[in-house]
Amino acid sequence: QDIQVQPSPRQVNVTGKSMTIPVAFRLVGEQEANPHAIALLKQFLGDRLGTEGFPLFVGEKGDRAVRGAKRLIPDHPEGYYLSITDKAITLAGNDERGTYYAARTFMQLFHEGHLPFVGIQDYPDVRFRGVVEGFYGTPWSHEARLRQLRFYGENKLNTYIYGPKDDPFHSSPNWRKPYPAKEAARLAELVKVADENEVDFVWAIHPGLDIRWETSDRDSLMAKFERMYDLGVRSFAVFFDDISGEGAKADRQVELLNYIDDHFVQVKPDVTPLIVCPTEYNKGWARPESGYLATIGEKLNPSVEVMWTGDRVISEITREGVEWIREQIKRPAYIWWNFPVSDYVRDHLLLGEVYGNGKDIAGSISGFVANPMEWAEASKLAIYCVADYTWNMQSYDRSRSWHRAIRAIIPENVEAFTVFARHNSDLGENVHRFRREESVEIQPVAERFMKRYREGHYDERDFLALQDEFERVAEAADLLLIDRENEALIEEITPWLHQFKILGDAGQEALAMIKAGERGDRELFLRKYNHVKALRKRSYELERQFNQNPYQPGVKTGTTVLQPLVLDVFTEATERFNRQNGTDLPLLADYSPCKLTTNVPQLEHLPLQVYPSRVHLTPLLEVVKWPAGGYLQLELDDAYRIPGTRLNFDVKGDLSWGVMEVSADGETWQTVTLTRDARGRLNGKWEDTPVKFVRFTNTGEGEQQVYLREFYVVFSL
Ligand SMILES: CC(=O)N[C@@H]1[C@@H](O)[C@H](O)C(CO)=C[C@H]1N
Repeated sequence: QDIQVQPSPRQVNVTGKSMTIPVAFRLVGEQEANPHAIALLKQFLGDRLGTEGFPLFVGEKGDRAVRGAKRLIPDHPEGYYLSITDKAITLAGNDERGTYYAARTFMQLFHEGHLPFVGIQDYPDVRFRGVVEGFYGTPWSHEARLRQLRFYGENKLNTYIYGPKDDPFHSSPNWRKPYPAKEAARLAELVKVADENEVDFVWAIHPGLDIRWETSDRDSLMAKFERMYDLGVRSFAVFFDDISGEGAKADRQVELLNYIDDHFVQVKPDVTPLIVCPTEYNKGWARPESGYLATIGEKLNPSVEVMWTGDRVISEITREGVEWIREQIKRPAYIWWNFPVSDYVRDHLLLGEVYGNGKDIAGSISGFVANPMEWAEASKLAIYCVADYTWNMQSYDRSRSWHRAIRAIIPENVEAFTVFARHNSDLGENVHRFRREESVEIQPVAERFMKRYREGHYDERDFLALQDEFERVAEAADLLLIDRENEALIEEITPWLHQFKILGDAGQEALAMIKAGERGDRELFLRKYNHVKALRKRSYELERQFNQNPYQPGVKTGTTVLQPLVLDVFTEATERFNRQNGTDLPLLADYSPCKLTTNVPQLEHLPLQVYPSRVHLTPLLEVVKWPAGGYLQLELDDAYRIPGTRLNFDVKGDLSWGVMEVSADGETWQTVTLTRDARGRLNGKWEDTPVKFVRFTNTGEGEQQVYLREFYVVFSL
């Protein structure tokens, strides 16, 4: 049978034969082999283990138990040789982690009471593989992290970087302070569980927001690392991302990093290479004239790993891109891949396939860690695929990996979760313009159907296919809502499941409007029409109830194909009904009374959060470089008074370089007086005359670096 091992092994020789699983196994090599591998095998084999029984040889290259296999063990870090014959089983690692991985593979070969006779030689493409918990938003819970570490052990991921932006002891203001006892104990437990699963627990610090380049802060950072070392941490990182001002200076950063390397990492016997996330962490921000990357390349100790998110903040990783950065930093880059992170599209779940990264980059990078969603269990889909991709790039198959991931995560509801994940994978419009495929199978049917429906002659088979899909959507939502097998996952996605159920129902009812209209059954049409409007209203209410946050509040599902299809069908069917019956049934309100125009590059595609009397700009997580003369302008759909407007750039200095103005015609402008409140936010209003335009301009001489924390306008007739 075809050997199903995750991640896909490099070299597998099967004889086609197998044996029934021995009733007893005799472990040979226990004294010398990696104790975590032994513990894993003991736990897995349980009472099958005894002093008699089928021989199971376990050990690292050079251990007596596996000396016969010496030549067969791949000479690569974390490599292993595994063989099962009718005489014996051998699990031989090139190093301790390799033995552990051999045990993990062995456990996956048990299949329906049989063990296949097989010879496997395997090792990973990428040295450091795993996850960086590096997102903005609610950090993962302790339990979620424990589950993650065990998941990494199962999937041969060897790195977890702890760096949640909103942990005040990782970043400001408390990066200098030790963790309180309770958090410290939890971190110590995470380190222990990470060890058991052969995962390096990397503790990251994010000091750049307020670091002072003096020995006092250097000593504070060293002291904090010592405290983390006492908790068991043996891997460390320093993040300088998303900062501006003093903290962003390359030569200062390099001086500090080399000091840490020389006086901490290199002097302690068991600490892995230091990792840094630079301030210029993507090509879109790299400015050769700044000399930032050149400084890193030339002056940073070669033993320090340098992270990189690719050509842009959120981007696919290409061979060309990693070769470019390798030139700049004079070492292979350690990739920080910003997927499936969703902290800039918080109302979406990103459950789609992992694709778009080159399969030819293994030789040019030293590491590849994925930045996940704040939804830990839901992130496992992508993490599973990243494990497959980084272990064996050439054989990576995006669809096969994705389907296996679903089977691994929710084996009792594979079909339902597959339907759900298919329609919850794109991000929608977002400031980074990063998009993913969604509803791929049904999209051509939906497009063809709408086109022909509008032309007056759709194909009944398309109609039935769409109806079937919406039924599956509704069924999947209900099946998953009562799933008890992976409760942590269902708890995370429940708001989206409710939204998904509404979508399934609304799709079926909108299609039913078409049939009722064709049959001239006014009463039935009106029933279906009212039902869809009621479902729409329930959807809005759900948006206001769940997942409230200051960035992208609410719960979006099927936004790229299915939601637009429901709206299109409803609109077309209602317009026909109105024409045939001389009625004036209203359509669904789906307007956007506001338009953003700007010449600030980073704000060009900023989505707006539009409410009946307010419009919010989506806050940006990154530093915004606001050039002199840069402006941001909102154009309302009508002339309104402005009872309130607020902006918060989170800058320490005053805002004398900026001015806020309003206009009725876009020609003549009046300045709005802004007053700073206790929290540094600038508030204004304009109630004298109705206006259509509101804009903010950098009228100063130079570029300003700000955070777009908040910018909204309240308007009223
Ligand atoms: C290096 C890096 O990607 N830093 C941050 C990251 O923390 C954040 O999650 C995201 C994703 O929104 C992007 C960056 N601003």
